[in-house]
Amino acid sequence: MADLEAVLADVSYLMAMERSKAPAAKTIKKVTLPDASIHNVVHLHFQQEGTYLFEKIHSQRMGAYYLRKFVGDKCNIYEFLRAILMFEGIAAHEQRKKRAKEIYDKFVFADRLAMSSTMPEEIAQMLSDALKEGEAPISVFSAVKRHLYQHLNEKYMDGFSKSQEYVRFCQWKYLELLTPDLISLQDFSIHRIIGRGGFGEVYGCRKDDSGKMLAMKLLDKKRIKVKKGEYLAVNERNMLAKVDSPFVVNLYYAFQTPEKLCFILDLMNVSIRSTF
Ligand SMILES: Nc1ncnc2c1ncn2[C@@H]1O[C@H](COP(=O)(O)OP(=O)(O)OP(=O)(O)O)[C@@H](O)[C@H]1O
Repeated sequence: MADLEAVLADVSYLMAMERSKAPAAKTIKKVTLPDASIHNVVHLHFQQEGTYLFEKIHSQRMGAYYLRKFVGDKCNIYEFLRAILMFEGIAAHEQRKKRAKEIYDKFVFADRLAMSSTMPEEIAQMLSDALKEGEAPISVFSAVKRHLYQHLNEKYMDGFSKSQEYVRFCQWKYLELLTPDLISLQDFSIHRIIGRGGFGEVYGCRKDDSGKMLAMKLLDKKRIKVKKGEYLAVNERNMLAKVDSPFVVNLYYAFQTPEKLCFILDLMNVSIRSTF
């Protein structure tokens, strides 16, 4: 009986894979953005919440995207901040030590030598002392980061509030505020299990509106709690959201149910997975 169920699951999975290739299945649901004037309402909302700050907007994926577009690639302070944010995602201690030193040399040391640093000397000195001790905890750049955020706030947030990038960000934000559960399990047909990990299972699934086959990784909240894996789970989500590489699966959605954390990822086939 169990064999029969496994065969049926395989057949339905293969049929779904086939259907997803058919052009008819690719009827993508269109999202209609609200009128651009809505940005006044969203801006008021941020002001009332006290969240119209570089740090708060940048911590949202869309916010980071539009702020980056607005600031451009030539701002050294922003480049410094981004290097720190990437550094904070490095789990291996030795690798963090090496990267912290590189960041210090590139963004702090040269400016200090040339006496052209805008960073208060006590913050730069604290950082230099911490790195000399050979320690590079994730928090080693905390004070620097606060200083950079303040600087970026003063330099850009006024201009950003009047930009096209901000208008577009507010249109997306409005949609998000209006429909907090923009995506849920109901949007997918779940097929067979394709793998098991430490905190849960990975399924092949099909997004109903587009017909695209994807992988659904479901992490069990109870198992995460028992194994004290909260940090790992959040880190995995944040890292996957940041990484943009042909060698790492894309994270399309991350949401939760009362029992599960759910990641929707590129579906890798076995031959590709075993190549790396
Ligand atoms: N995107 C994917 N496409 C296809 N199969 C996948 C995908 N992600 C994971 N799998 C399969 O599921 C198995 C478990 O994956 P998972 O990422 O959960 O492993 P893990 O990192 O060991 O687990 P955990 O993150 O829960 O500790 C993998 O070995 C692989 O066979």
